[in-house]
Amino acid sequence: MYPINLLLDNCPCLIIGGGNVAFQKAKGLLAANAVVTVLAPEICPQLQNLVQAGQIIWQQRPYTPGAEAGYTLLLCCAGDSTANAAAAKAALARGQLVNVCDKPEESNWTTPSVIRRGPLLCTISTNGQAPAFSRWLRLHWEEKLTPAYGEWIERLAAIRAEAQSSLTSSQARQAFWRQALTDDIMALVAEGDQAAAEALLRQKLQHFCEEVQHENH
Ligand SMILES: C[C@@]1(CC(=O)O)C2=NC(=C\c3[nH]c(c(CCC(=O)O)c3CC(=O)O)Cc3[nH]c(c(CC(=O)O)c3CCC(=O)O)/C=C3\N/C(=C\2)[C@@H](CCC(=O)O)[C@]3(C)CC(=O)O)/[C@H]1CCC(=O)O
Ligand SMILES: NC(=O)c1ccc[n+]([C@@H]2O[C@H](COP(=O)([O-])OP(=O)(O)OC[C@H]3O[C@@H](n4cnc5c(N)ncnc54)[C@H](O)[C@@H]3O)[C@@H](O)[C@H]2O)c1
Repeated sequence: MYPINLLLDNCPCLIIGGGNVAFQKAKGLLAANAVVTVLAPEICPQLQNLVQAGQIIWQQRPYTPGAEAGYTLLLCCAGDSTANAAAAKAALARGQLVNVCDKPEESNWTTPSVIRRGPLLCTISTNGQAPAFSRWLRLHWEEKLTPAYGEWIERLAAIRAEAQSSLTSSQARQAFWRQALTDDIMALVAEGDQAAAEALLRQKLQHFCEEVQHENH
């Protein structure tokens, strides 16, 4: 396995099958801003709600060869394993990204457990061997990863942009961040005082820049 973060904004993605497994996969793809089409003769009530809300497209028919053409990514979760296998084989031959929900060996990617906090994305996988443990680890880490991290990342990105203009070498920027982002700052974030954490970090940046300037003279 090799982890990558796919940027699927506006990419056409096809889910074959319309049961509960398909619904879980549709939610994950919508969270990544993909354009989701479900291909199945029947779909579950939760998917019907998404169709009515205009969030997904439904092609009301069984899989036929060629239906996979034009999609960036394919998820095969039909109740019919022959249809799943045929779609996967055809899509792999076209070089598409393919997952068969109960056949990792027929896929070129698998679905991890996911935790999102704004731009933060944490994923857990067991190479298909123990999904129940992926779920347990997700629940375990969800408690530790406070929702505040989403906003904190936005604040860090702004300070990072400032550090990029005030510290000219990448070595200096790396040295700054490695000594600046410390447990005391993260404790303030955990306590809910992001403003104090940000102020402390800015103070450290200012001192660091002064030291660098001093060394250069
Ligand atoms: C992470 C998660 C995300 C998601 O589903 O989106 C996910 N499975 C989850 C839960 C879960 N799945 C199953 C159980 C019952 C316990 C058990 O049977 O073991 C539980 C636990 C529960 O639900 O409590 C049954 C199951 N799962 C697979 C098979 C087929 C097989 O193993 O062959 C069967 C047997 C079906 C049957 O018996 O009919 C296969 C896969 N499941 C994967 C992902 C991929 C590998 C992930 C990894 O590497 O860990 C892969 C390969 C599919 C893929 O790549 O899409 C989600 C946790 C979400 C969360 O965080 O809460
Ligand atoms: N990955 C996992 O975590 C996991 C967990 C449980 C089950 N599964 C497997 O995933 C599959 C789907 O599970 P489910 O609970 O969503 O099933 P389900 O029975 O609720 O839904 C099956 C769906 O497939 C559609 N379908 C049937 N034949 C089709 C065809 N030829 N073309 C297109 N669509 C077709 C049906 O209309 C229905 O919408 C099953 O094979 C199941 O064994 C995987």
